[in-house]
Amino acid sequence: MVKFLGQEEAIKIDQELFTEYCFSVDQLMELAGLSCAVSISKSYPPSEPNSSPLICCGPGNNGGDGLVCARHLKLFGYNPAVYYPKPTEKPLFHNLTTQCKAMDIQFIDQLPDPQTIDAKYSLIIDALFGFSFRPPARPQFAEILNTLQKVTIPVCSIDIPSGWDVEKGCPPEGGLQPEMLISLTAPKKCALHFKGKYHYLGGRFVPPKLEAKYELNLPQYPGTDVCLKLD
Ligand SMILES: NC(=O)C1=CN([C@@H]2O[C@H](COP(=O)(O)OP(=O)(O)OC[C@H]3O[C@@H](n4cnc5c(N)ncnc54)[C@H](O)[C@@H]3O)[C@@H](O)[C@H]2O)[C@H](O)CC1
Ligand SMILES: [K+]
Repeated sequence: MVKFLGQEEAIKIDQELFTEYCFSVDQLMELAGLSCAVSISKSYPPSEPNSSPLICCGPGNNGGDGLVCARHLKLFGYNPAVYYPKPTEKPLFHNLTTQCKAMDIQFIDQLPDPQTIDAKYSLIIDALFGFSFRPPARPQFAEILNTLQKVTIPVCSIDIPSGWDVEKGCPPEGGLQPEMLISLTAPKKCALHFKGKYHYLGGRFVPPKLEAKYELNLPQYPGTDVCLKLD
């Protein structure tokens, strides 16, 4: 069975990709975001009427995956919008934002109320927090998570359902219950508590020696696919 990673181990593997293997964040984020867009297109095809996902992006690299995903979804024929309440100053994030805006992806300044979200959008893509998150969410994001918990359209979480403890899962007081989860590199322990319909693995960039060192036991991706549906 594929290994479910603890928080420290996920961070360590990430660091090793950058230090030992000399990947840049841009490279891995592009592959991660592309695999998310492809996974989403398999579960929620763009031909479905009103294919307007709202991508909610957080302040770290999980948010960056969301911006990359938004750009690819636009190329796949969706009409995505982005909510990015705490944009990061770094050039990478500035560039990703510019690319999205240059492709006429709408950025919204305010998160609408749950009823309006349900009426305007077909899917929430949760790119708020990934494996570096430590609960509880600080007030600005606690409010955003609270709104997203009340929507009835499906939620697709990138890497971690935001607000969840990376290892223990949904907080006891309640949290997002995504219909879809896309685990990147390898699933984290919280994914054992995922009860939604679609669990995908993406981020097909792990060098075999690194996979062996951490005994990730990754399933075989079919052919040249960038993502894989887990059982
Ligand atoms: N190796 C890979 O698999 C890759 C994964 N990628 C994606 O990167 C995220 C992890 O990114 P990181 O920047 O380390 O952290 P997060 O996005 O999870 O969030 C950090 C961000 O959040 C703030 N924060 C933390 N806790 C809280 C809190 N309780 N309340 C509010 N804010 C909080 C913190 O201050 C930071 O600003 C991984 O999951 C993947 O999605 C890469 O794209 C490629 C390589
Ligand atoms: K997330």
